[in-house]
Amino acid sequence: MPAESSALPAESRPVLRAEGLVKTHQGGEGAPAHAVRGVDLSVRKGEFVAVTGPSGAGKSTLLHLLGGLQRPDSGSIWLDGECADRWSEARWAVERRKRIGIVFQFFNLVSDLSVADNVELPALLAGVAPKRARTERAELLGELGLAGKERSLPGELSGGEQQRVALARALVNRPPLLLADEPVGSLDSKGTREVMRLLSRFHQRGQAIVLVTHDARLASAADRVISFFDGRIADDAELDGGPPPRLPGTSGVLELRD
Ligand SMILES: Nc1ncnc2c1ncn2[C@@H]1O[C@H](COP(=O)(O)OP(=O)(O)OP(=O)(O)O)[C@@H](O)[C@H]1O
Repeated sequence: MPAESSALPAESRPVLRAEGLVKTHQGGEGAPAHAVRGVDLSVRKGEFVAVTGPSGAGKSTLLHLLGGLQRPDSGSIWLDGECADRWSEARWAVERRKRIGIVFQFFNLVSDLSVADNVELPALLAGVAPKRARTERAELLGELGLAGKERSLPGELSGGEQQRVALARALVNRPPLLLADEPVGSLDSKGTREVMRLLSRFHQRGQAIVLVTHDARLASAADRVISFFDGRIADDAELDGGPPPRLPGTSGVLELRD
């Protein structure tokens, strides 16, 4: 069993720690893809980390490993000091509901469930009483500007609205960590700004976020930017809270900070 970090006091324990993560995809006919080639990473409570890099660099694979959606070939993951190496799929599913919210590029909402049911589902699966799940859902949808859309089906909403529902679903159990894989990749610029503002707002309230994006401009909303290249961390830089970078070819900036 790898060394425990739970010996640290709870307040200084990272919300997520990974050590020596390696993952090779055995593609059908092609050569194996060495997607993640040895990654050490620690995310502090409340920290907003962006992971950027070119297509195929291994960003999504890394996020899937961190959320237990794929298993590493080697390496270890700790959530709040607890080693996940020996967790079964079922245990990962239970722990994800409590500890990790996940949003993807294409929302992954259940198309024949209403907005309200989509958001309440993870709370009910986590054993939250129906009344409390309804209250949490109502609060989050109100906060995300979706009050009045409870009875709608996902297909009746805009892309930005669907992504906000996906965010509400990811956050309904108030997990300490949100993993977001290109959450604005399919949105127009208005939807992108909406979702990024919400991420910034949740971050300001203490939510740790790991945001995968190939867009360096979006990464400027984070505290820290990891550049991922060829399955490895090529650079890991704290941002100092300065202004976000200018959009190339314009005089303006993309204003993601509230
Ligand atoms: N399920 C899979 N089976 C086989 N190969 C895979 C699988 N998933 C990813 N790969 C390969 O692993 C490598 C890393 O892919 P990954 O999706 O993690 O990169 P990425 O940085 O997220 O790319 P993008 O920005 O295009 O989404 C690529 O070579 C990809 O083709």
